[in-house]
Amino acid sequence: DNLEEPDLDTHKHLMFFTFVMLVGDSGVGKTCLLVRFKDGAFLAGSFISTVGIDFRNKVMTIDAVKVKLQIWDTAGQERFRSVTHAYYRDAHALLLLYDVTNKASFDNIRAWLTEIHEYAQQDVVVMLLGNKADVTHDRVVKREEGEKLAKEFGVPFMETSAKSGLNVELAFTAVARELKHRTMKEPDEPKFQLQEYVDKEMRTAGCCRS
Ligand SMILES: Nc1nc2c(ncn2[C@@H]2O[C@H](COP(=O)(O)OP(=O)(O)OP(=O)(O)O)[C@@H](O)[C@H]2O)c(=O)[nH]1
Repeated sequence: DNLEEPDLDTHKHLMFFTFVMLVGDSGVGKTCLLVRFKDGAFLAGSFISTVGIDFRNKVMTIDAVKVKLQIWDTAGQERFRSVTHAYYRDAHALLLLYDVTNKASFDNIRAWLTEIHEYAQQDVVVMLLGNKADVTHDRVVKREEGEKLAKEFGVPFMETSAKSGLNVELAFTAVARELKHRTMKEPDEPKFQLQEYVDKEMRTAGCCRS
């Protein structure tokens, strides 16, 4: 008897281990985004910069399949760059953040994408996130600018807020879905379209926005 054979009818015994890495300039909100996703809370108070790298686990269930995300929160500060470089190679997905109230963090996205290209696996899933979307009057980067940059590089894009929780769960779910599809795609199943998925989910959530 073949006891090693996985139960392909239900998939319920399977669990995928995936590595997701958060990258972007110091202060864009990587730690806050992760804490919001993991604990459902906003880390208020003074800003404590990440030293080197930190990680947290979360298990999500996607279409009855358990996907375990190990999420690496990297330090945005330049002096830790060599530490984070070592982790790129093993990452399955990267959430690349900028801060909509900080133009420099947006302008640096090109440099981050170059770095990703240099150090990460070729088929890594990359998603661009414009964080701190809850801030209104200090905003300096328009949503359209984020969209345009993401289109130029062919990566999906969304605005998020670790403070209000906007799209935080969706960002991680979308990435987990993409990784699950890649591993378990049925032969006749169409390719998962990450941007289409998030656009549809956002339309459903905000029923009355255009
Ligand atoms: N208004 C608002 N503030 C945020 C949001 N996310 C983070 N912040 C604030 O931004 C500051 C930096 O957040 P962190 O999550 O520590 O930033 P980081 O990207 O992890 O920074 P490094 O560890 O240095 O790379 C903190 O003061 C947070 O309170 C958000 O969505 N909205």
